[in-house]
Amino acid sequence: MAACPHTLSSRLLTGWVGGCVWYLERRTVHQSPHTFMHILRNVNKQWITFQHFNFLKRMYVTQLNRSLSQQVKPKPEPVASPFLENTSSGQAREEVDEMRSLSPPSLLSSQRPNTKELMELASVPIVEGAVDVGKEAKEEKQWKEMKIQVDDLPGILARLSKIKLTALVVSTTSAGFALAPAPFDWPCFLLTSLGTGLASCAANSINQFFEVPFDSNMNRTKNRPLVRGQISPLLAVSFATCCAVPGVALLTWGVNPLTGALGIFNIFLYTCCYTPLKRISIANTWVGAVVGAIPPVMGWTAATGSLDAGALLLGGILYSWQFPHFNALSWGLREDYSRGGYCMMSVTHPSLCRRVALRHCLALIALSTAAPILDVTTWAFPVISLPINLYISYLGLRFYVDADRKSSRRLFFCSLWHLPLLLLLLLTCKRRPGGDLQGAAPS
Ligand code: HEM
Ligand SMILES: CC(C)=CCC/C(C)=C/CC/C(C)=C/COP(=O)(O)OP(=O)(O)O
Repeated sequence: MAACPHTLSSRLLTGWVGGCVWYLERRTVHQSPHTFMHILRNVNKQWITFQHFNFLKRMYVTQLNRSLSQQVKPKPEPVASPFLENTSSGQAREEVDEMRSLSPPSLLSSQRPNTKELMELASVPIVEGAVDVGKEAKEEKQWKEMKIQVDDLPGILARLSKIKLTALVVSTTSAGFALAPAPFDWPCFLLTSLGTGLASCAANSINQFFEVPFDSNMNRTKNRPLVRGQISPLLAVSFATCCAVPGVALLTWGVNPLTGALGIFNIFLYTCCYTPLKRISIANTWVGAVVGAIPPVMGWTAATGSLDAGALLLGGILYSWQFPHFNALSWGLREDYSRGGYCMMSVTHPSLCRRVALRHCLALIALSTAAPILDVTTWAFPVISLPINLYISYLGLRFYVDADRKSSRRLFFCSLWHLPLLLLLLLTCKRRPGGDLQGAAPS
């Protein structure tokens, strides 16, 4: 029966190794018989077969990798991305290549054993298990899976869910619930907040699952759990499913079907519309602003069961707030976003980016003034909210005029406290159900 190519090649390789040993023996025979006898005695004791040589090579690589990973203490920031791992394995590959060049010196053509001798050597039976390989060494040969430390899992899942963003999203939902003209129902409030938070965690996890190849190219996102391989895609998607299903179920059956429908629609809008659109058109920011505007509307519908003018006003405030928030942020990330291959206004339409941010800062003043007109708040609200709305508009103007890193960062960080404060003022000036004023100036 013809030998399979694998057997043939391993026999030839064995023959080649045997040939080298043969060459060494011949050379030492002529040079120093005593040394030769010593080597011969040793060589006989540990006849190095092809397997042993190969096993030693693998052991060496494993040891090398282990020593490499032991030497490199992962820093919290920045941590090697898979590409760096490839480089280190590339280094390992270099070492192996070098190690391969340490194999017995190449034979001079004149002394190379002739084919007959190689075939004779090839016929030497390969002794399986010539070396006693301990259990531990056997395990060394297996590739090691990246094991998640259970204590790290909460932090990893928090980063996967963009927990700070989710926290502010849930606070806008709570504000919508509290602002709605309906009696405050605590169980319903808690179910709405929990359901929205779970839906947001699911949406952000799926968003990161889709964006791994692009996030790995951006400094801001290259240390995310999926990019760093801290968590498997399967676990990330399973986590997203375990958040989405109970989240939407809580909103639909624990609160009302309208709120549940808004929740699942928002997950779809964020993961299947906004996320792919980021790489296609600058319109992604307008779609993303709708995604961010829906959570407070969900809070309102959870409390009232209906979608009315007040809900749309609140959604409008969140919609406008996101333009200074994101356009300012993205200004400082233009190189990063272009490296990631995203279509962002700050990269392709810089003047539009600044203009839209300023326009929506001013829109916040208009929307705040509309609140008492739509009976959402008292007339105290547009007055007491004017200072913070004027301040964010001033920063928006600075960003429009200066168009530099400093003005963009000031506007972004202002947006992070402006929204919670504006929501607080909305609550303090809420108009009570039945029309009587709460927090109104004394008549
Ligand atoms: C068009 C919509 C939005 C876009 C494009 C956007 C984009 C971003 C980006 C890129 C960051 C930086 C995250 C990072 O450092 O990796 C960020 C931070 C943040 N965003 Fe937004 N965002 C939007 C809407 C919202 C909404 C609706 C909220 C909450 C209501 C929000 C809350 C936050 C918070 C709290 C941070 C700071 C916390 C953090 O650094 O993760 N954002 N946003
Ligand atoms: C109920 C429910 C589903 C709520 C979802 C609310 C939510 C996740 C809003 C985020 C809005 C948004 C566009 C964020 C930026 O994402 P990005 O992908 O541009 O951010 P990145 O670049 O940091 O990944």
